[in-house]
Amino acid sequence: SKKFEVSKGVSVEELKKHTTVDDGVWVVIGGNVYDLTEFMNIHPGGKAIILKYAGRDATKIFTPIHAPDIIDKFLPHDKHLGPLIGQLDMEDEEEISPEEIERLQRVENMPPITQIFNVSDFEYIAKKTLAPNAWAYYSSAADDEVTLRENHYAFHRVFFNPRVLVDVTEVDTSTTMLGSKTSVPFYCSATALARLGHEEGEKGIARGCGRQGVIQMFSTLASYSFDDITDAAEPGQVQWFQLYVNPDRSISYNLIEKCKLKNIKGIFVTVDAPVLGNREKDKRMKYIDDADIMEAQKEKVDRSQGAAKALTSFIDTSLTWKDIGDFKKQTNIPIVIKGIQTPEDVILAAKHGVDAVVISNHGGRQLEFARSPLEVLHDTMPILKAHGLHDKIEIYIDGGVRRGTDIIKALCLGAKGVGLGRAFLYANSTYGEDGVARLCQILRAEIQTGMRLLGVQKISELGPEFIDTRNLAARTTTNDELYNSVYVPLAPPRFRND
Ligand SMILES: Cc1cc2c(cc1C)[n+](S(=O)(=O)[O-])c1c(=O)[nH]c(=O)nc-1n2C[C@H](O)[C@H](O)[C@H](O)COP(=O)(O)O
Repeated sequence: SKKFEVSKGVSVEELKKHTTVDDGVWVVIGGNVYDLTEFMNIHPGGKAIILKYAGRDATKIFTPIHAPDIIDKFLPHDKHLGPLIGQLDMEDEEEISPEEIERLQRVENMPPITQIFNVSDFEYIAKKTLAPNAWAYYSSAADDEVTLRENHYAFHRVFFNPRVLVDVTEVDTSTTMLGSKTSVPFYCSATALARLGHEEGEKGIARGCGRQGVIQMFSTLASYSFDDITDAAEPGQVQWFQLYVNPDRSISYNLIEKCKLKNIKGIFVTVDAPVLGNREKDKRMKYIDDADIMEAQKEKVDRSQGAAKALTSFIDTSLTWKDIGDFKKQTNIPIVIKGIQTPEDVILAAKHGVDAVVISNHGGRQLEFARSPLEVLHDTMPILKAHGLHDKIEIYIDGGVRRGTDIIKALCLGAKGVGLGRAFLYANSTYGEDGVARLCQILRAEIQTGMRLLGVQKISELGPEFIDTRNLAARTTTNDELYNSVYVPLAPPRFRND
């Protein structure tokens, strides 16, 4: 086969000739020149950002967002044009805007971590210090974000029936999840692009979770490679892998083989995102400069298809229950379906011999007006019992969890464990692995206090008798000022002279 010879390199003046679709779009990343003319049509981040850096060095914007091996994995080798010969002059460096200077000053003056008492504190600081594109990507959810808020408010419609005169000197928050012992009944759920918020990304989350004995699930779309993230874990630390099934099944089967090699203790197949949800805060951020740049390139900004179409280059929209059986044949690692949203599909999962499900709506980022996982869990358990399947399958939920008492409520309703997504991103983005460790400490302490005041010594004692769910489906809810104070409503379109 033709051996691809890396060229001697590309001169600066040759590079400068390739800044449009017609002449070819060449970009410098990490000192090497790449021809992205074709790739930019399927780039999940849209075309404009690539065009913006045509003929320039994109290393600074590229590095926080992409796993180091992503170019080798996804860009055909004939588009690797070799090293840049010579220096690009400084004028190419983006001047820093006044907003960016203000943001960096806030980063400088962040409160000490000892001032962080709850998840909303992390969220508040993240909102003030994250780069706008990172905040938009992490905080956004689908359409009007009703499901995002509902996920959280559902917990506020469930109250406790505490028992007293129980000896609660000792409380034990440990449990097992997918057969792995864990010191707490919660885990870090898979989220993409953690490096957008902190240079150490998913590696920092792995280290922070490791320090606290908390299980980390990491995403197919993580910003570091599979090996980087598993190597960042301590020996014996439990990690789970979240699989987006690729239209090219061999890619997914190879990832399952990697899970075996790296002693992964759970494979979570995400099924609620066959296409991308409509995340307008994120889109508005991505497309702010799209319009300007694409106009300059006289190209229509294809808002509707760009990211969704590109994302399906990673995700198979044709996935069905039959495929789940195929994955189960390939490995003994527990297979979990993440993104189940009705009791009927929980029953189907149990009948397909799946080890566990996560009742989840992707943190409200996918189908708007999907019900809160807490409500679906409440409806599911009696049906599962009626089918005699409740001890055949473990049920997890995630979405909107901000307190240890939220976790206790889910356990009372029969959940085996509870996942958090944004909380870990905000903790990692603000204080790195120390933030992640602090988050785990805070939630653990809140669970211990909750159990003591509920009159419970062990996780296994929690049951529906400890909670009042009469108001759960009412969907009128208490107002959570702390949550509201951090919540950022959808921004209207910006006038050019705003
Ligand atoms: C916040 C967030 C969530 C993502 C996430 C990225 C972000 C920024 N991403 S996403 O790029 O596809 O949207 C993933 C992902 O890679 N895979 C996945 O299974 N879930 C993904 N989720 C969903 C996550 O695993 C939980 O289901 C969700 O975050 C739980 O809600 P809370 O954020 O309220 O805890």
